[in-house]
This record gives sequence, structure tokens and C-alpha cells, in this order.
Amino acid sequence: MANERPRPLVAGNWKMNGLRASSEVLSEIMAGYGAGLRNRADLLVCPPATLVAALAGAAKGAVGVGGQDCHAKASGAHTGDISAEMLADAGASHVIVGHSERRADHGETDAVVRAKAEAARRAGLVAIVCVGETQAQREAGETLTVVASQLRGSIPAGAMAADLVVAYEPVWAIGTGLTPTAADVAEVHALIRTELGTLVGEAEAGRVRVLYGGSVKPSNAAELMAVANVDGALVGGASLVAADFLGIARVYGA
Ligand SMILES: O=C(CO)COP(=O)(O)O
Repeated sequence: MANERPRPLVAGNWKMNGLRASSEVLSEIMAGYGAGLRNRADLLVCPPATLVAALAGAAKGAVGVGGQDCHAKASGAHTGDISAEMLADAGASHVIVGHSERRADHGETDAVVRAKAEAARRAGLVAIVCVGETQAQREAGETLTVVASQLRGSIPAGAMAADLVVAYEPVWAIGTGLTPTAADVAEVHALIRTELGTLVGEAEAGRVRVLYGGSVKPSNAAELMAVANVDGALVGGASLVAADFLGIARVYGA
């Protein structure tokens, strides 16, 4: 059981992009999600919160729909925030937490990220917990210590593979067209799997999907997805174009 590879997940993070007309992208993704691919990999689209309900309604569960962030509390006086319960009510199955853009733009600490991941679990959502080093940290040789420390601080105690996905996104690879070498990705993903073993137990750790994110494109997806302990991708820019998103997912099947 522990040797079984988790079913791959290809997730699109639309970030702050998308209007109601963007539901067309989802329609194209659904049209291209044929049996050959459907039998081998799960697809997830994480649009801005304004589109979660509409896209979840249109996807009818064939493609998952997720949020990009949630508040740690279920409700209350937090103007502008959205709770995990609200995302679940809107039809979301997943929520991204701790994306480096939120860590940077909103000062989110590991403790905040962990509280959000706990909120996701409380609401019945899968938390996609993001970790990754900056360019300066990589140059200083701190990649493994930074990622290990983010994991220890951000993963909720008692997390299970059914409610947790980890995404390794080197900050310097996001939106830059740069990617780590396959060997660098392998090294970090092996570390993540080992750390997860300590945090959630060996059996669960083997089943947690660990995604790679950062400039994934159809042209480099096959190489990145073939790396040991890479169970899919978290795709930014290329997820806004159905053909590119499908081109990435199709490394798992036509
Ligand atoms: O941040 C990302 C996904 O969460 C990656 O973004 P890009 O694919 O645009 O580099």
C-alpha cells in the first residue's frame, strides 16, 4: 500500500485572473478531459472566489473547483475575508493555503497557514499547502532547511492524505519561466516525503499528493512530472489557457 503512487492531481491556480466569461476555459477543459486522462489523473481549477460557485455548478464534480485562500475562522467580523465553510458551501472541494504570493503580500506566517489548513479540514475541504524557497535562500544553500521548516510549521497535526496536498513552489520559479533541474526537484520532493512521514506517519505520508509548481508548461511537464515523488502540478499562467492546461495534464494520458 505504501508503495502505491498517489493518483496524480493537476491543479490550476488562476490567481487574480478571470471574469464570468472565463467559464469558457472550464468548458474547454471539461471537453478535453477524455476517458484516457480521466482514468489516470484528477483535474482541479482554482478560480478567484467570485467564480467558485459558478464554476463548481458548471463542473458538476467532473473537474474539481477550489479556492485560493480562506480565513481560519468559520465566520465573523473579518471584512473582505472568506471562510473555508463558505468555499465548501459554494461547491469547492479544495483550497490553496500559504501560497508564496499570500505569504509575501499578506505577511502570512507558517502559523497562519496551519490555521487555514485546519480550517479547510474542519470544513471538509482538501488543503493544498504551499512551500518553497526564495532565490536568496536557494543561493545561500538553505532550500532544504527552509522547506522543512515551512512544512513543520504549516501542516496541521493529525493531517490525513485525504485532506492534505503539498505543493512545492520555488518562489524564484513562479511566473519567471525558470525551473529547477529534475535533480533539484527530486531532492526537495524526497525531503518533503520524509518530513511528511515524521509529521503524519509513514502510511499517510506515502499517500499525500506532492505537487510541483513554478513555470510548468506543456513543454516541460513530462520531465517534471516524471521526477520521483512528484504527484502532479500546481499551474499558474498556463492554467488560464485550456489547451496549455490540458497539454500539461496529458503527460498522464491522452
Ligand atoms: O504560483 C504558481 C501556481 O500556484 C505557479 O505559477 P506559474 O505557473 O505562472 O509560474
